[in-house]
Amino acid sequence: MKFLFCCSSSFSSVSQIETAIDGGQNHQNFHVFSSNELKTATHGFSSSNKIGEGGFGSVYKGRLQDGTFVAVKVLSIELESMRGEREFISELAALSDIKHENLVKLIGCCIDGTSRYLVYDYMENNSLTHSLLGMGSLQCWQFGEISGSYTSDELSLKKKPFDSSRWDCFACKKM
Ligand SMILES: Nc1ncnc2c1ncn2[C@@H]1O[C@H](COP(=O)(O)OP(=O)(O)OP(=O)(O)O)[C@@H](O)[C@H]1O
Repeated sequence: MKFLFCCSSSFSSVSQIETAIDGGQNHQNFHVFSSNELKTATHGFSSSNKIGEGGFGSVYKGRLQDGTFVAVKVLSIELESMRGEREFISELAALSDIKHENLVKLIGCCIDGTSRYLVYDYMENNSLTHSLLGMGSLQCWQFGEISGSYTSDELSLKKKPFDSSRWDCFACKKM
């Protein structure tokens, strides 16, 4: 069963979120997914769909029924410390009502028993580069040329293609 609800930065607990969900309030930018929808979208959270691992859980690429690509973050909750739950609530509170071109968009969530999922717009590898620099597919050495001089360590990187997942790249340090 699907619900849409009104996002608010005042969420402080899962029960508040569930109340909002049960209230069935509408909000066009946010969607409460069923776990089945997310399982279908990610081929059952298969390892081939896994695109990353963060401090709070794994991230999977998925495709919704309407064809939209999404990134689904699966939060693992530590029952003793409730770590993961806090991340879920604070991410919802912080991002659910913010829209900015340089921020990945949180488009929905899912609560299924003790499982928590956050659903974001899927960002292609170089889309952050696009957003931050507005220069399309940029190479490190090009950015280096734009940003000025190199140290000797930096020279070894200057011909390597820019990879937005490598934020230790010298070009990014200079930003
Ligand atoms: N919206 C997205 N689109 C594409 N890939 C994503 C998206 N969100 C996360 N990823 C991938 O999943 C990885 C882990 O992301 P996640 O947000 O869980 O952790 P993090 O930001 O790297 O670290 P932390 O959990 O400590 O904040 C990212 O490094 C990225 O490769």
